[in-house]
Amino acid sequence: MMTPKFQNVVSTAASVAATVMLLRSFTRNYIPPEFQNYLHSKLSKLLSSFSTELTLVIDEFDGLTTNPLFAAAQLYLKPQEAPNTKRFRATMPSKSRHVSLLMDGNDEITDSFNGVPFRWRLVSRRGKSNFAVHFFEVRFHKKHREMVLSEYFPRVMKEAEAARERRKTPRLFTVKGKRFRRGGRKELWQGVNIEHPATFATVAMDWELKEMIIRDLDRFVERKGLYKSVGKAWKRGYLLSGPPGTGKSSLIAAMANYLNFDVYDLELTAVNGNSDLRSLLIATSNRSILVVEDIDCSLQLQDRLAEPKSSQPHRFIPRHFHSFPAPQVTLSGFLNFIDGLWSSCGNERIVVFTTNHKEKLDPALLRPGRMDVHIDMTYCTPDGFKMLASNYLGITEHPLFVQIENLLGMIDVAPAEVGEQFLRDEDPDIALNSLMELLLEKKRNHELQIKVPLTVE
Ligand SMILES: Nc1ncnc2c1ncn2[C@@H]1O[C@H](COP(=O)(O)OP(=O)(O)OP(=O)(O)O)[C@@H](O)[C@H]1O
Ligand SMILES: [Mg+2]
Repeated sequence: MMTPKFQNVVSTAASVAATVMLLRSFTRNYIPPEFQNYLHSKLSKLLSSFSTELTLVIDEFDGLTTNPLFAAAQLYLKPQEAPNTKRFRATMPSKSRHVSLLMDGNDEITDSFNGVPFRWRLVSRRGKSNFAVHFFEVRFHKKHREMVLSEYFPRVMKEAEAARERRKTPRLFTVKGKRFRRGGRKELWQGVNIEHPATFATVAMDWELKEMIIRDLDRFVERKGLYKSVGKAWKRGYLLSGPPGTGKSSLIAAMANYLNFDVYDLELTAVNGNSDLRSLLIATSNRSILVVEDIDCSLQLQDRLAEPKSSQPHRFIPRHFHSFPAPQVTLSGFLNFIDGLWSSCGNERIVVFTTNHKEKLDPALLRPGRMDVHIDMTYCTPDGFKMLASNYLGITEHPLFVQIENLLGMIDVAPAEVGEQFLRDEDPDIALNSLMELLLEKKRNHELQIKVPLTVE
C-alpha cells in the first residue's frame, strides 16, 4: 500500500510534471546512456528525500506520437493472469484475428522481476477539452532504479515485441504497380491478411518429408545464435518443385501460418530491372517468406549459346517485356542480392522458389548451398489420398479405398484433382465413386496412348 508520505509526493504537481518530462525523454531515446544519468539525478533529487518508493509515469503519447513504452506495457501486462483483476478490456485491432486483453483504467497489477515487486497502475483521467488521458504509473523501491532502466524496461519492450509477433496476423504482400507507389519504402508492396486455410495438417504429402520440413523450420527459427556465431546471414532457402496442383503454393501458406511470417510474393515480371528489384527486396520485413513462383517461366533465360560474346552472365528478360529491350533483371543480380546484402541486413528470412520444371532451371539455382532444402511435391500417393479423404470427407476407411489406392499406384493424379472430386458431394460414396471414375478414365486414356502412340513427323 502507498504510504501517506508517498501520496504527498505524488500529489505534488511539480514532481509529477518532472517525472512525466523525464519519462518522455526516456521513451523518446530508448534509454540512451547519457539520459540514464540525467534521469537518475533528477529522480533522486526530487523523490529520494521523501520516500523509499519511486513512481515512474509512462504517458500514452510523446508529443503527437504514441509512446512505444506505453504500447509495450499494454502488451506486457496480462490482466487475465492477475489473480485480483475483476475487469479488463477486450479489443480486436483492425486487420487482426486476435483479441487483445488490456488492463482497465485505474486498475493495479503486481509484477515481479529478479525478485523485485513492481506495482503497475493504468490511470485514466479527463484532460483538457474533456479528452481522456491515459498513463501508466509503475512503483518500485528506489534502490532498484538502475536495474529498472537497464534491465526491467528493456525486458518489457522485448516481451511486448514477442507478444506482438505471436498475435500478428500474417500478411501477404504483392508488388504494387508503379503508378500506385507513393513515397515510403513500404509503399512498394500492398498487403492483405493471409486467409489461406492450408496448414501442415491439411497438406497431403509424404509424412516423413512433412516432419522434416517442420523440424527444419523449427531449427531455423531457434538458431539465431548459431547463424550469428558462424557469420552466416539468418536466411534459409527452399526450392519446391512438382507438377501443377501438387500443393506447392499450399505448402508455402502452411509454412507462413505455422511460423506466423508475412509472405512477399515477388512477381518478377512486374519488376523493372535490378535496381527496382533491390528497392523491393529492401522494403521487405524481417520474419518473412519471399516467394518467387514459377521461377523457370517468370523469367526467360536468353540463350547463352546464342550470345557467346556477352559479358553478362545469366541474363534474364522478363517474359512480358520480351520484345522490349530496356527493363531487365539478371539471375545473377537477383541471386547475388538475395545471398549477399539483402539477407545480411535482415533476420529470419525465408526464400522459396517454386517450379513445375526443375529440369529447366539454371544450374546456378541448383548448385549446392544455393537453396538449402529441395522439396519435390508429387502426384497423389496412397497415403496422401487417405489424408485428403480424412480431411475432405471425414472418413478413414471405405470399401473403395483398396481399388483407389491400386489405381493411384498406376496413374498420375494431382492432389488438387482428388480434392476437386471430393468437393462434388459430401456423401463419401458419391465422392469416392466420382474419384474412381476419374482414375479409370485416366487409366483408359493412358492405355490408349501406349497402344496408339501419337507420332508427328
Ligand atoms: N498436397 C496437397 N494437399 C492438400 N491439398 C492440395 C494439395 N495439392 C493441391 N491441393 C489442393 O489443390 C489446390 C491447388 O493446389 P496448389 O495451388 O497448392 O498447387 P501448386 O502445386 O501450387 O500448383 P501450381 O504449380 O499450378 O501453382 C489447393 O488449394 C488445395 O486445395
Ligand atoms: Mg502454385
